[in-house]
Amino acid sequence: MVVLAQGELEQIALPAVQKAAPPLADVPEIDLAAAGAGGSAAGRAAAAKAVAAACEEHGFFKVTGHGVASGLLARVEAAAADFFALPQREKEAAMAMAMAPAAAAAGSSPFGYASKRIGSNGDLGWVEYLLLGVTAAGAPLPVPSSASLCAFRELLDEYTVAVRRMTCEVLELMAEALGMEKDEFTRLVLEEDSDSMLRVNHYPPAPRPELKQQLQHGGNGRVTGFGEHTDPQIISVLRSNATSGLEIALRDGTWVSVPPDHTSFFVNVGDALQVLTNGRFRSVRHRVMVNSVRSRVSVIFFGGPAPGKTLAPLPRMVGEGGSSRYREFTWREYKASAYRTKLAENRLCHFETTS
Ligand SMILES: O=C(O)CCC(=O)C(=O)O
Ligand SMILES: [Fe+2]
Repeated sequence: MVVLAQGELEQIALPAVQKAAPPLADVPEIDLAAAGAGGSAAGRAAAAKAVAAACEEHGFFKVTGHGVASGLLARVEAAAADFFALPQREKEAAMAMAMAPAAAAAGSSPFGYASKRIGSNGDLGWVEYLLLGVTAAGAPLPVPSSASLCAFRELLDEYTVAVRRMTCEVLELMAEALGMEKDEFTRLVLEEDSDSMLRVNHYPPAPRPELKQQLQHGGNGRVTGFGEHTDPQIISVLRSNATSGLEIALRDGTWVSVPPDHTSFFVNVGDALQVLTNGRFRSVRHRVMVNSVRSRVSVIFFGGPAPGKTLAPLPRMVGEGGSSRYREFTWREYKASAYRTKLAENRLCHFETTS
């Protein structure tokens, strides 16, 4: 259960001026089946073009025809709900499931179970979550202690392998659309020490007495589950249950809500991909607002490069005589910088070239 202490509600309530976001009417949709081996060359070219257009306009799109079994999605959703229904103490014990022992002892790992606190810079949300590191083979690390957690981890392993495969298909389409080698992006995510992760989020229904209290104090009854941010990695691939909540910011800063679709995946372009494409693909600003009636469960695979990987706009994206919008940096450097800032900050501005 997420329980708020005094004063915390003010921090996660949206200012009254922020009205409910209208739904995004035309979420770009990519049918991976039509783009895959079974489809035609024309179908693939059209899908690649549509992916590039969506990445340029929104940095966001929906994937259908993804090939991940619906039974697996349903099992993960049910197991996540079971996990979050456990007593608080047992969920906290799941730390052992997610953290390397040395990091756990030092209290320095971002991995594990957390409630309300997102990162270590004071960001709060009406959410509890499990954040797991993922190996190149696809498995969340390391081995948990109890039998039921072990089964949950094994299921998440299976899910990660399937979603990672699909993520690579999407990354190949992106590379093709930009006229690059097919594996330009996938090789970053598939490297032995790729810094990929899996996050399982649970947003319980917004607490009615608190909402009422907030409305009495001039609020608009809207509570933040996960505050606005861009994802730092290359790509994020999200699947949620049928509860709404996800919102994205359009180019002009307007917030729109994304109608939920539990049969599909949603893809976010991350900061690292914005850099690699020299800003052509847009890292999408997004957030989750809490539904007051139904709980939302989402699972997100984040595909990231290896810590020592040097990132900079790819030469093809800069072009002859063109200028690079970002300086060169390592993924380790970027993460260290991003983790020092609040969620909502523009983390990429520290890496922009000044010219
Ligand atoms: O839970 C969601 O639907 C999205 C959460 C999110 O943006 C994140 O975990 O980075
Ligand atoms: Fe995110």
